[in-house]
Amino acid sequence: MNKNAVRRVGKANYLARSNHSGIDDNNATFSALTMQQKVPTDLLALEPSTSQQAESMDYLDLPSAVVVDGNGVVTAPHLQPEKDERHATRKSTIFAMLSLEILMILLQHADFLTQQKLRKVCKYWRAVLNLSDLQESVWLDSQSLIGTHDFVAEVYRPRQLWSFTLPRTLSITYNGLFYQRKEMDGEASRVLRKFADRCPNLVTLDLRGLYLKECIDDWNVFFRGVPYSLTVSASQIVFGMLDVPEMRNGVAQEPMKPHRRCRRRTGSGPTVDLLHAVRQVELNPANSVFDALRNSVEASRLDAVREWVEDCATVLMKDQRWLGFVRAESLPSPAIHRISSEWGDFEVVTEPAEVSPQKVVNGQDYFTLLKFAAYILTRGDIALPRPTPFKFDFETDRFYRLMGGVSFHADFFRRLHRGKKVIKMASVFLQPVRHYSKKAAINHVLVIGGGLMGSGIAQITAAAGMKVTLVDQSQDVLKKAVSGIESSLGKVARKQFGEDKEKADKFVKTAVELIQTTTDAQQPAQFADLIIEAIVENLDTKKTLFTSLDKAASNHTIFTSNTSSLSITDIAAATKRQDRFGGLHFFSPVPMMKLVEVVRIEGTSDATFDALFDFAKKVGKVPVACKDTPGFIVNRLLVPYIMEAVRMLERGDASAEDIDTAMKLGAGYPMGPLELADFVGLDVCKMIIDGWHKNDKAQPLFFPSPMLNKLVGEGKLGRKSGSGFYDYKAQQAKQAKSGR
Ligand SMILES: C[C@H](O)CC(=O)SCCNC(=O)CCNC(=O)[C@H](O)C(C)(C)COP(=O)(O)OP(=O)(O)OC[C@H]1O[C@@H](n2cnc3c(N)ncnc32)[C@H](O)[C@@H]1OP(=O)(O)O
Ligand SMILES: NC(=O)c1ccc[n+]([C@@H]2O[C@H](COP(=O)([O-])OP(=O)(O)OC[C@H]3O[C@@H](n4cnc5c(N)ncnc54)[C@H](O)[C@@H]3O)[C@@H](O)[C@H]2O)c1
Repeated sequence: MNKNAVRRVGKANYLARSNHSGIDDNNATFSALTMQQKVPTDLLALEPSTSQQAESMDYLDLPSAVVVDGNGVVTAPHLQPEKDERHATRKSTIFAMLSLEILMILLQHADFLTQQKLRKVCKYWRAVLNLSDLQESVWLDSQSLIGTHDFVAEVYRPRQLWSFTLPRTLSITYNGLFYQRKEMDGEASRVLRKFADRCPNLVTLDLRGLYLKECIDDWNVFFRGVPYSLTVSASQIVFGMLDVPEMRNGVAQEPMKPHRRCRRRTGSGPTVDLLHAVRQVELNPANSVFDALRNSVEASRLDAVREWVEDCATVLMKDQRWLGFVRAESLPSPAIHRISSEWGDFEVVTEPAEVSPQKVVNGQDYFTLLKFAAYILTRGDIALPRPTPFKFDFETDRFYRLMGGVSFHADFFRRLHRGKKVIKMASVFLQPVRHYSKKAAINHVLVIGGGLMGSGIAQITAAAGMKVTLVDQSQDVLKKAVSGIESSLGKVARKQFGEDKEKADKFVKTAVELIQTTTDAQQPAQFADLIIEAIVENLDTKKTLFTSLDKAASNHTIFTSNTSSLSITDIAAATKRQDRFGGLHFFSPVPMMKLVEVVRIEGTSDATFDALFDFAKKVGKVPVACKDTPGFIVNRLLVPYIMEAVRMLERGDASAEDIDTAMKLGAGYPMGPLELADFVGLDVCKMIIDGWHKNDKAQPLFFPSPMLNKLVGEGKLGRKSGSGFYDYKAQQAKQAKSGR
């Protein structure tokens, strides 16, 4: 078990994905794992399709992502999330590939399936869907059907569409793996098309596998005006299999631009990754490789494509190698021979490979292509635009990068082992995806400030099963915080488990064990997925803290402040991660108050906002969305109300007790305003009102109160200091004595 590998996931940048080809399954997994250790990744997606493979995943403790396809369901049953607690506890880390089986289930009434099969698949997918929030993004991949032809044969029957919420982003890969099984290919293709037609948020459509006339005819209509990234293979064009007038005309008349909604690529098998890289040069129209590529698409004939290949080969002079182009198993044999005789220099697999659809004709080629991509990307004269956002900015970005940008083949991992130089190149190649940030899987939370709020936030986070590092300036504060958390958890446990002491103790122990404390925020910041700041309510102090955290923390880490009254925008200005910054405003006492205000600033990305919303739910709270306005929702109403009560007391209109009793009994509040002020902390109240007054001097609701100022000046901060509007010393002494 390699803990190191797991830790590194936190610092990661990109996706490593193992290939699930039937051949070399285990090698692929091992290579992926090794790869991950050498070059940390954002997401290690393993696609175990055999039990052995699934077992080998134990080496990683658990990869950051498990992609289980239809085969996995059948052949690696112990990977099923409901059977594997490890997966269940890492719910948010699981990224799943939606196989065509589930597509069928979603799209059609599945009454033709045997009940047993249906139950199995449904159960599995329901678990996966629950775990991974797949409404967010889905990758449909017909490869999942390999080896399950009988099953598929049952599935492919026209049925009514199921109604379900369409995923926010959708990527469809059609790899045509039925090898000339006309009936199935045709049917599968039609179903996919129906699905694509209905999905307004289609991101990528990969139809490299279409080689049957019937299927192609189905899609040709569809090609006109495609608003998403379309991937077809060069060989499909070369052999005149696809009629893609839009593609030719579009490219000829209007060269691809980085900000164009419609992305069209052409390529075959692994070359698609290369072409993604080549697309990066489109800002420089003089680039010969790009021109050649364009020509090849325009001409759509063998010669032009060959020209392009030659051009690539020229670039790769040192290697003296041709680029492999064709995935033998998805081409009819005569086609393979034709390409082989024309271009030579790659192995030909004459027999369709039944179970290794991703096997590249010549394994070397993929590596060559990646090297070429690295070369292109390292050329100084080429700007590297970030992948074009569509309307659905983040999701698209994400998918584009995941699928188009960095989808590794196991061969690549294997070759990476050979030397550092190569790893360096790979990193270069991956540079454009460095800012990629997925909807964050939050497993490790850094809470800064171990006072009233910070300790409460640490408590509920650990109780929800996440790892917490709690930071404060002194060990004494931290010790006090942990003992407070322990006793508070004890109350929760008693409430939850009643007489069952064993379970209650286990609950407390498990949560407490998830909490680590330290006085150094920098080190744990490297591994945190989320940082929640709950230190003193002072803008400069918060900014200083965030500036240093910004340098220490991993790229993907989301920053939040629990500030009561300061502007999140102002705090975030201290960092370079506006898109991964937001407010998480908890209420005191944190374990009991159900609300969290999730505050977004202008730069907050949807992904960050969604992740924060999810996090709030995960810790058992009800999130509400709020703009970055002074006091957000609650405090904008509550603090003026508290201040009015203080002013009432100042004027001598009523006693503190009477004001509180009146508001409890007359307005139904659980605490009166002055009790509440003591509870929140008079220093906190003062800081809030002073800050607002400074920014809006004319607003009478924000006028400071001499009485409040005096109390704070005397160190009477409310409950935490033992006195405020009321005296708590006697009560606290009594509680301490009784051990409560
Ligand atoms: C200024 C900032 O920016 C924003 C703010 O935070 S503003 C402040 C917001 N907070 C408020 O307004 C608090 C108002 N006060 C209240 O709601 C209530 O008085 C209170 C929830 C604090 C206490 O309620 P009260 O009924 O007196 O306490 P108590 O009977 O001890 O416990 C209530 C429940 O919480 C549970 N509980 C007690 N301690 C607990 C703990 N540490 N953790 C979890 N649950 C706990 C109890 O078991 C009980 O549960 P039950 O009702 O299911 O039996
Ligand atoms: N008290 C409330 O009811 C309440 C409610 C919601 C939000 N808030 C906000 O939460 C934040 C914390 O409030 P609190 O009531 O928990 O305050 P608190 O005084 O109880 O705790 C603050 C803690 O932060 C620590 N600290 C200060 N500077 C630090 C630094 N640079 N690094 C590490 N630790 C540091 C202090 O030692 C202290 O233990 C404030 O921004 C406050 O406005 C408070």
